[in-house]
Amino acid sequence: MSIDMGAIKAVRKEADCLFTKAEIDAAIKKIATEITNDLADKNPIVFCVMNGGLIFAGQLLPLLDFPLEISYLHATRYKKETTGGELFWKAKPEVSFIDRDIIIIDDILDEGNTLAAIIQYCQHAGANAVYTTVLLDKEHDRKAIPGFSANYTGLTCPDRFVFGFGMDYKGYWRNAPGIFAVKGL
Ligand SMILES: O=P(O)(O)OC[C@H]1O[C@H](OP(=O)(O)OP(=O)(O)O)[C@H](O)[C@@H]1O
Ligand SMILES: Nc1nc2[nH]cnc2c(=O)[nH]1
Repeated sequence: MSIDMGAIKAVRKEADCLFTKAEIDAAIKKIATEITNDLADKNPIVFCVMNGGLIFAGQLLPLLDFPLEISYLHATRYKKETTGGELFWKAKPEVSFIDRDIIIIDDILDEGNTLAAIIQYCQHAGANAVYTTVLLDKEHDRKAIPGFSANYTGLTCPDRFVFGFGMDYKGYWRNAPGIFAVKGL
């Protein structure tokens, strides 16, 4: 399938900026302070949820100046679409969870199916405790579990399809230096 790069560029040009890089940086600093206050003595394993969590994790982790281990997992529900489907594990974690405290880093909590499934996976694998942090929580009443939220949330956004700072539009614009909403979505 050929990609219409003109359309991809137009999406970036026409998008509404919801959060600037400065606003995102401030939100990440706040999360880092909260996590440090709460979890610095827990010797956690910190998992980046690929691909979306990559940029947030890359900015958050150097602000967590305490002993921790880093790993990743890859679960996807959206592939290159703008609506979610079945959760598909592209890479399950290979480290032992037994009696460990786990921190999951992801970019966005939308309906919450992805994060809920990851938490359940960690608990079944023997984790002592599972903590979650997301850069963005989308406001709507379609959460998989009513009232579900991450332990540490950076920003909340309206019910629109967003990209940038790790989040993609059809596989593109994860690198966009802010959080943007697609025009009309
Ligand atoms: O709360 P939910 O409705 O479950 O959606 C949130 C998930 O959707 C995105 O992942 P996606 O499946 O697009 O994979 P990606 O990280 O590779 O973009 C995002 O990174 C979250 O993991
Ligand atoms: N890129 C992106 N991924 C998502 N996954 C769930 N919601 C979204 C969204 O609004 N944007």
